[in-house]
Amino acid sequence: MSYQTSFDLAPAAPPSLSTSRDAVLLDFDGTLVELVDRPDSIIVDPHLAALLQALAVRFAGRVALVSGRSVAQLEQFFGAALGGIALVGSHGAEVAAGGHRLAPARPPALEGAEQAIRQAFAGEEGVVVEVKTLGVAIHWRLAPHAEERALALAHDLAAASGLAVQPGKMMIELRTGGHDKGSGIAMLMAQAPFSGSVPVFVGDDLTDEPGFEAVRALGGHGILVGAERPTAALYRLNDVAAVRGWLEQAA
Ligand SMILES: O=P(O)(O)OC[C@H]1O[C@H](O[C@H]2O[C@H](CO)[C@@H](O)[C@H](O)[C@H]2O)[C@H](O)[C@@H](O)[C@@H]1O
Repeated sequence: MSYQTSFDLAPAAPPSLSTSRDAVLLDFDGTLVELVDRPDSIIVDPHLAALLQALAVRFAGRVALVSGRSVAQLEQFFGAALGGIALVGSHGAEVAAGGHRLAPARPPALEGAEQAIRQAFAGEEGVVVEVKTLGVAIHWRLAPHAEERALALAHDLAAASGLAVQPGKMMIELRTGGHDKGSGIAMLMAQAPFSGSVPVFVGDDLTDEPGFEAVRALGGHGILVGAERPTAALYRLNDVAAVRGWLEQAA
């Protein structure tokens, strides 16, 4: 992929957001909230909820979460705090914005994949199976020794089922194919109130790279969260605290 070159490191701090020009697109895990041991242990603190609400007002509704989580998971974590925030979920497959909802059907192959994963890791402490609307993920953050087997199993199941493989941080997911965060962002940016604005996307993970490429193609830029690495993002922030501080300047 084009971003995987040693010339594309993203060292610079990002410029300030423009409330009249920009759309603010935000990844969730590792960008707005710290990574934790279990996927269901995330807590959306009141400061984050208030920050997003303030941004939604300041940017006249041009604020979105763009996540590998499903829309249902995001709604569960945030509750009422998502009012006025658009959602791109399931790595770009789902879009919930302006009262419209794109929600593809769950492929039956995911049931078989989940069963095979549960069987393979039955009784193994620390391996977490996350069942999502359009995917099923194996997490080994609490069981690092399981990484190799999890990767091999996911690739075998993908080859047998036609599901796509999505690598992540200490996890791998089997998911629906034919979409990514870039295609989800392109769909979102085609509709009001996002169309005509300049997309700025902040994210930390491999699933965010197609999003960084998409915003570049749309005249905007990406901001990588974390240590320097080859990326399609033009700028970088160190961690979740730096992201929140930078967003607060615009809220
Ligand atoms: O696109 P995102 O919003 O960043 O979601 C990417 C994946 O995030 C979650 O996994 C990651 O966060 C977990 C909780 O901190 C952590 O335990 C795990 O190791 C990380 O990979 C989520 O569970 C996945 O479904 C998302 O696809």
